[in-house]
Amino acid sequence: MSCIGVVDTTFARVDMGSVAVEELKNLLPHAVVKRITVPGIKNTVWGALRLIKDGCDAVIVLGWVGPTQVDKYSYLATSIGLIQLQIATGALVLDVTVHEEEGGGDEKKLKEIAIDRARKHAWNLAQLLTEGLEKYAGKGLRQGYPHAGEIL
Ligand SMILES: Cc1nc2c(=O)[nH]c(=O)nc-2n(C[C@H](O)[C@H](O)[C@H](O)CO)c1C
Repeated sequence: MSCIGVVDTTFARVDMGSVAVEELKNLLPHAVVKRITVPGIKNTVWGALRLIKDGCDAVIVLGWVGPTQVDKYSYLATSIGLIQLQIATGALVLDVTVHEEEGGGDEKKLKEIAIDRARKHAWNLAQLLTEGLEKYAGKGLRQGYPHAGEIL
């Protein structure tokens, strides 16, 4: 039975971890889903490594990136860490982020973006681990927003 990891943060302003866990359990009812919540984005590399060492083949990391320059640098450092983690372990790490300014100041819209992104990337992860995504190639799929669609 495969193990899928979910890492999220207390820094996030929307509980994306619960959305991803629920979606993964629905899509992959036979998989074990393990979750670790860490304080902030830079701690997610440790969380993902722990889940991989604990037997997970793939991990979805749900990060919330604040609006300031130091937040963006924190994300860049994290993202490089998550790429290195994939190279070092061979496990798939899906690096999913919501940037606080995406809502344009509208918190309701920001929450909708975060929930949609977490749910659709959980679907991406489930699909990657089962049938693959080949039949969706070039379809303009978007996470957090409506799909853009293929240009015909
Ligand atoms: C500046 C900063 N920005 C973010 C952010 O945008 N998103 C986030 O999730 N966490 C942030 N943090 C917290 C760090 O990632 C980390 O939790 C602390 O530095 C403790 O190691 C920090 C310190």
